[in-house]
Amino acid sequence: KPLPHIPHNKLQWFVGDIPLLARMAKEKGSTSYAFDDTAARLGPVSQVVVGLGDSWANKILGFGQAIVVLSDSQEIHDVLVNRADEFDRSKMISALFASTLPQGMLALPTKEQFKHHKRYLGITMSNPYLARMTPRIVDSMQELIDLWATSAKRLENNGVINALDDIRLATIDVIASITFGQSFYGVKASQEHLDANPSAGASSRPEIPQMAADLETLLDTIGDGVMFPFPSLLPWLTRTFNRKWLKAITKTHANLRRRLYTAQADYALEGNSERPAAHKADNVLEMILEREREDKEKGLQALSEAEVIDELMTFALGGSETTATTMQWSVKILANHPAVQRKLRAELLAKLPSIAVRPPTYSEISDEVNLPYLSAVLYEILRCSRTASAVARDATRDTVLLGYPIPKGTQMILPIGMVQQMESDESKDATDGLASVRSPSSQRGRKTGYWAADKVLLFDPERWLREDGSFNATAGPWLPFSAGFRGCFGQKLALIELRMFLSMVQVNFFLDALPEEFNTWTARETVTNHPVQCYIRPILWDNMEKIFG
Ligand code: HEM
Repeated sequence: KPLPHIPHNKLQWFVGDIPLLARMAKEKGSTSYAFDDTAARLGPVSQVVVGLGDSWANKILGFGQAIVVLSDSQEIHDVLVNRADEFDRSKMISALFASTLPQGMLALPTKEQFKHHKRYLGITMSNPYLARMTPRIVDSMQELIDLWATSAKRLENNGVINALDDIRLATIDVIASITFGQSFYGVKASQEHLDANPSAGASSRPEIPQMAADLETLLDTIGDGVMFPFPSLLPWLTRTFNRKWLKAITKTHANLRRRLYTAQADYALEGNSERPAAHKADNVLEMILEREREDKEKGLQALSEAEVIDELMTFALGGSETTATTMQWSVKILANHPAVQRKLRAELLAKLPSIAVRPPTYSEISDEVNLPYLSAVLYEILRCSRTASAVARDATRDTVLLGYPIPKGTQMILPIGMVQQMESDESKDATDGLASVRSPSSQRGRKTGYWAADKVLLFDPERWLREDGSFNATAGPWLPFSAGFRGCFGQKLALIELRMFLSMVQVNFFLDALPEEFNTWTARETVTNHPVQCYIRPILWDNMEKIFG
């Protein structure tokens, strides 16, 4: 049974839209396309009915639900930013993360505990803190560049390097370095492996470090739960029956606890007198310990050990896979756009000449005014790569969306990947026509322009540039990090990592076109929507000039 008044597909008895979800999973690698497909046909507010939907039988059996899809970017922004009290983080999302990090931000509803954690950790996304972390990002990126330079020398004619794990390990190294003050040295291990085996091929790598394999198991388990029909049972089912997950979480917890106890012991040994204030701490763990001391002195409540462990886990899981997925898409996309690579490199060398001799600093790399094309390329990669295809919210009370009644408890999907990739000026008249049914806060106006319909599906960084060449961040809908109080906590860190990655890769290498069989676009959606293949053919620019003149 669908929710009354809201457009829906022709439903199949007992299972509703499950066949559509299954077809999209099979054909496109993700059930999330069922929401995009429904929205594209039925308009800005529609619904996907899973199982028994909104029926009384479902209230007894608990098999399925009617999920409302909101696909108008202006209203999505309004729901996320201005109507957060009416639409909270979905219980389904909390259930996905509840077994692995029950007291981490990703799983917590927007109540006092969540706000306390966000205040506690907020310093880690401040400009001074990110500036101090930038050399750590640079170190890991440099290790990746060195690894690819060594591998490139071993490339045979038409040979390729499998970059999937290299990129994943680099992002895990970065996040470990920022969180604990020490990298996992996953990329360095690969370099040592190549150095020790001069006859090994360009893609030859040692076994993935155990910590990285365990993190992957945890992420896969979270991803496998998406669209599970009984989300509230997920944490219990995972803890009781998933042996692989149990092993991975036990080992990861032991590792995090060991790092926590070592940091606590070092901290106690060093004494308190000379300690830096929390905002000057050298890594997230040290910052937490420093905050703890300050809060205890003020008689405020510190985080418990379980809460600290879960937030360290939040950084490790939330901060690595998302960024790695975006980097993987970026090298694939750039290899298919040689002119973009040349223009990006030219901008970097002209506007940041020091980049030829040393990596950029935080203020240099984050300067959107000085580096408009880098910003445009990055925004366009994030627009096209659909790293997070959708976010979910639950209505906390009976309310109205674009004139449609939404009962309390309804789950809503906001397909951010689809709207930023597809909403064009063709829908402008229809969008303008919604003015009278928009919420009072939304009626204050649209925050972005529209994409031109004939180019909306293309990869085209120029769309982000004004006529005078300056960067325009509001040229069209763009929501890869979601928005509002529950939007991505790590957005600033992710953007710095990505800007550094793109710059360092592009200044060092030209990413050559790939043979067809290594240039496929199949994706698989777990927690993020990641490419199944990620190969590269990096050519050092010096060699490029020798080869192509
Ligand atoms: C390209 C990289 C990234 C993308 C595309 C991305 C995207 C997202 C999205 C779409 C959400 C959901 C927000 C919502 O429900 O409205 C989210 C949440 C979150 N992200 Fe990211 N993210 C990225 C990198 C990071 C990094 C580096 C961290 C580092 C700590 C991070 C930490 C988090 C956390 C803690 C949340 C939960 C926030 C909350 O519950 O309020 N993310 N991210």
